[in-house]
Amino acid sequence: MEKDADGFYTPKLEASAPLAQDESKDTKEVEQPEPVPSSSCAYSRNTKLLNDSLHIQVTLADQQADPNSPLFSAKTFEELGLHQDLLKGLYDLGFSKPSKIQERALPLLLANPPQNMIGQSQSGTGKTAAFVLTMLSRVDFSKNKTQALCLAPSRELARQIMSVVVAMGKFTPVQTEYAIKDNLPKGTSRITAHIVVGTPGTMTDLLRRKVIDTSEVKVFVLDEADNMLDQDGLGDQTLRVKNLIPRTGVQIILFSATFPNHVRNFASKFAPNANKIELQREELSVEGIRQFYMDCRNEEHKYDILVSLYQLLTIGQSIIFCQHRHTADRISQRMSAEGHKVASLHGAKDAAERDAIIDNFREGRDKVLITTNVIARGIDIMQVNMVVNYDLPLMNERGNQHSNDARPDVETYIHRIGRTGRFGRKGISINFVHDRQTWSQMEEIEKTLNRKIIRIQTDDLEEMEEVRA
Ligand SMILES: Nc1ncnc2c1ncn2[C@@H]1O[C@H](COP(=O)(O)OP(=O)(O)OP(=O)(O)O)[C@@H](O)[C@H]1O
Repeated sequence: MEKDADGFYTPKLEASAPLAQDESKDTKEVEQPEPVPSSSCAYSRNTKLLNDSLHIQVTLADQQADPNSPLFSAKTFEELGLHQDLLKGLYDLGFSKPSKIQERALPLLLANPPQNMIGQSQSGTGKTAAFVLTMLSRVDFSKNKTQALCLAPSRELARQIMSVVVAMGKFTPVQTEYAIKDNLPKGTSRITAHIVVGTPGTMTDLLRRKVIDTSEVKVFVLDEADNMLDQDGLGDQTLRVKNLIPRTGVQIILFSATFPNHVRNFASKFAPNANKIELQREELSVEGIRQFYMDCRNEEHKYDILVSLYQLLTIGQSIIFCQHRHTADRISQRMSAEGHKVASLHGAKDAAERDAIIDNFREGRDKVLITTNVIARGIDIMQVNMVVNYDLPLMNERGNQHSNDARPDVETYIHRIGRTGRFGRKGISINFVHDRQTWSQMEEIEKTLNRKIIRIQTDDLEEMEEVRA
């Protein structure tokens, strides 16, 4: 079988595959409904997720589908027909009602015959539960065969997704396995777990060596799908995984807070005839995250300002993003030497060390994490109430900050600041700018997102404390 220009094997076959639907699309602008009063503390605290007047554009692959059907938008988890064991898992986690993306996506994800999905919703709005519930609902627990694969861009995110699978599946007999580096015992020759979660390199390796039998795989999820499909990123590896699983009968589910134009077409081809839930670009940044900047004099001044912010950084938890690993190491070493307790995490550390660092931070033992884009996406730690862009994110990871054509990476900016303000909570983000170029990069971010980034004085800690309050 020939691969086409994008590396796909069977576009024609896919058109007649069980998951294929009518080619014609029916696009509906859906005004979000009023919230249903809830007695649950966990949920009523977060009614803003239902309240705000975002327009989510839902595009149905099947024009015959009736958007007025009660299943088109489920107000309760019970309405979705979820198995009792999954409902128990949800309640055990304190989830009493679906969030907006869950109420829109789950009816489409759980419908039969299964249909592909490309789903977009802001950071921290509950996309994980949508695809985890789909995987858990589609697995036949009586078969000891792998039936769902889920890929994420980092081991940290894969581990977090797995913790959601295990928690939501607590009352089911689900068996799970990781496909992440240095995790499987040496010599493992067979994986039969129902759900395998991992990163694309290790997953490819396990599939190629036939450690995972794919014959019964019926769900394939990409979290942070735009990143997973980006040709400058993990696109090739992800495509290799797709080419190693059955070509028909697999429900392909792509989720992210961002889908930049240059990956949208590829995504539509990767998940043909998908139902789509999309946001406008101006709606991407979460209201609850207040965005600030500090005008630093130069690189060295950035460091001084960071140190002077330490008190503030440790009220709650903070993540400091740098463009390069060596910057993260350098500032964490300097701060540690000066008596501040900070941790640093990036992709050059070995697997066990990375796991220990993120676990310490997740459990609140460390309050300040200095890192790179490796954890810009997906990481969900409720106590993070401040994000600092020590360096603004730039288009090319290897991009030289001082080159004249370095463009800001707006998508990564959205994901980075989205590590705070999760599920209706409040958070703040602070960008450090220190010269004309970083200033204009920040301006471009402002313009793209149509959101004002407000200045705070670098020498006024009182003002900072007010901002934080
Ligand atoms: N229905 C719900 N009720 C209560 N809490 C929920 C519900 N859905 C999700 N949450 C909580 O909201 C938080 C954010 O969810 P999640 O990590 O899935 O967001 P996300 O949309 O995937 O974000 P990102 O784009 O940053 O990956 C999690 O802590 C999750 O437990």
